[in-house]
Amino acid sequence: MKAQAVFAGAPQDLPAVLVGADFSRAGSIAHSRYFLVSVFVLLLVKMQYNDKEVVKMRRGVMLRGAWRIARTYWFSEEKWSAWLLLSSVIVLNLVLVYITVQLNLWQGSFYDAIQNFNYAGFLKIMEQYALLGVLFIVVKGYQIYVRMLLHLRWRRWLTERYLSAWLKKKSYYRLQLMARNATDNPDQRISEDVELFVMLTLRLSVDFLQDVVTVFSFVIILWNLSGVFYLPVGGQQIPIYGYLVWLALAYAIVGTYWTLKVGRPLVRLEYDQQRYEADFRFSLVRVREHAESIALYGGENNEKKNCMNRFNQIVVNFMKIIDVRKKLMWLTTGYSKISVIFAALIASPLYFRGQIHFGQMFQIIDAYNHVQVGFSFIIDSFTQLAQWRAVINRLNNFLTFLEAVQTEERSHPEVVSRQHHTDFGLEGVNVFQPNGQKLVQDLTLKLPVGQSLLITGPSGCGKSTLLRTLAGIWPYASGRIRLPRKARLMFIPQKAYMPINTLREVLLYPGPARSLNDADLQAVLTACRLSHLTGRLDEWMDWGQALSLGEQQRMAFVRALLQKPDWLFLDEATSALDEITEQTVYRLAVKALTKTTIISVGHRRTLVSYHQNRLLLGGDGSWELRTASLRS
Ligand SMILES: Nc1ncnc2c1ncn2[C@@H]1O[C@H](COP(=O)(O)OP(=O)(O)OP(=O)(O)O)[C@@H](O)[C@H]1O
Repeated sequence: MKAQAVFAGAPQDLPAVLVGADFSRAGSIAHSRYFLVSVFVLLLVKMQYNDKEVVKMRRGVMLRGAWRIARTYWFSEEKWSAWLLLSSVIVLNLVLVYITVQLNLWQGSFYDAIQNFNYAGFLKIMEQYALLGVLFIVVKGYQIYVRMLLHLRWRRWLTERYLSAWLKKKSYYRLQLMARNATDNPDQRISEDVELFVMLTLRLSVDFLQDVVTVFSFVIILWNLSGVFYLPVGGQQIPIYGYLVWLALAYAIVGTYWTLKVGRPLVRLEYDQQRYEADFRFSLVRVREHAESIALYGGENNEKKNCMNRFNQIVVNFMKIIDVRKKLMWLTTGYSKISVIFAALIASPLYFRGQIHFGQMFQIIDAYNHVQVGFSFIIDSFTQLAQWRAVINRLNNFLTFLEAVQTEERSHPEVVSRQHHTDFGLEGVNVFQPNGQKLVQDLTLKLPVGQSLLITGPSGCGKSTLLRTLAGIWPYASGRIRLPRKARLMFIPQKAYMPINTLREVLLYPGPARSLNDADLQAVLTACRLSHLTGRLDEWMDWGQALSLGEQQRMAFVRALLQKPDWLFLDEATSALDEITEQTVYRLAVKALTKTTIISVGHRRTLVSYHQNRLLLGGDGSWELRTASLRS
């Protein structure tokens, strides 16, 4: 009973299993262990290299990219908790593998007790099972908990990092201008891609490690149970060590080869599916965003056609996925069903020769099953590698572009600078379109505090773009703009942003400059002809949808009157108002904001009377500064 002897000396705990405590049977078996490791590693590497779909990005580049995204967290202020959680997950994973191995050993004793009618032994091993079962459940619960905690904390940290980088220095706006094609859907990157990166990184490192350790542990159990198989060849008995392992590996390699061959198209198809789903979602969001215009144009049919075109891409691609999955299902189901028979078949010579017990026979089938399952997890990792690579690519591109726009700003420090002057001055300012076409050439002017300015000119001549340049968000400009250092600036566009919030918060956006009571807010609302809103301060809604454009423009004036900036820039901020209301709000602004210098952009002649200076832009770069007649 050679195999029994082997089993009697078989390792009782995981480390022993892993170091192969019972390999002393054959002098050269220590080498076989290394050989086994090498075969396994070679197999993995080869599978990885063979899959051209998976490995398009060079491995070094991919790993460096992953490290660039990951390292910030692992060396951040949260590093201690992160490493502690990671070590806990790894330890708990190893404990789970250890319990699974013990359960395999338990199976042997269980079937032996049944076969030998050993009731006392049977009851004893039932106790062992209860103990192992409880231990497994408790450890599994904690393992899932700690792993998910690590996942969540890492994701939260990364999301905050990407969100801060995106919102820093107006990058969200400039990114749109400068890298529109390269970084589409930043929302997808910050929500989906960050989540995918964390999930896949943990899957491909921590879980992968667990799968590999599981496969190794059970390969070693199989080796221990194999004993020596003597193959009769030409009247001679050739000894084969660990023959169960070789057969299990051969079976796994054949299965792996076919799974990869049949499943390979899934890599590209799943990747495309994700993209098509995002496109479809985006087209629906656009309908929601532009609901009013589409309704007024009656563009429902066009929108339906557009949305359905995108959805059809999903359908066509999904049909291909179904087809591949069907074939894969046949293959994997057949493969796993046959594996039980196969395991029993290859173990049977040992059993019928009396080399192993009944219980050991089941142990072999169980170990064999674990090797197959472990292998299939490892195979899964290869398809996930492609997804991981795509996510790393997208997140790194996003980071690179964010860094580029932020550095770009630093490379033109002379465009907008805050100085100790009280005046506002422009020296040799040039403003361009993104295609390089000049809108304003060599603009030089000085505006003392309190001297209002109106910028006018034909449509498309660059008035709003000049204002964007003054606000420091337009990157296509050169020259020198001096702004008073401590002055508070406020820019109001034609359609002011109305966050979805209570009316009070909307009025105080982007933050309360001073503490204001309801009476103050109501007084300013009434002065701006919005008395019908005074009782709705705590109402929460999408005010951008609920209010007319004219009402929104008056709301923007309320904001300015409440916040009392030193410099107020108005870009066609009264374009939707009738002349009487325009007069009311401008007069109010001039009267209430005595320390505020107003710079407006507009077409209306009526605006001239509220400004002391007028800048006329020609659209071809030319400009002219005039003094306007002021009306009180
Ligand atoms: N983000 C952008 N990308 C490409 N071109 C732009 C962009 N923003 C502005 N432009 C172009 O720059 C030019 C000036 O635009 P701008 O909005 O400053 O004109 P404007 O004088 O304010 O026009 P209007 O009086 O019609 O509001 C236009 O030809 C416009 O197409």
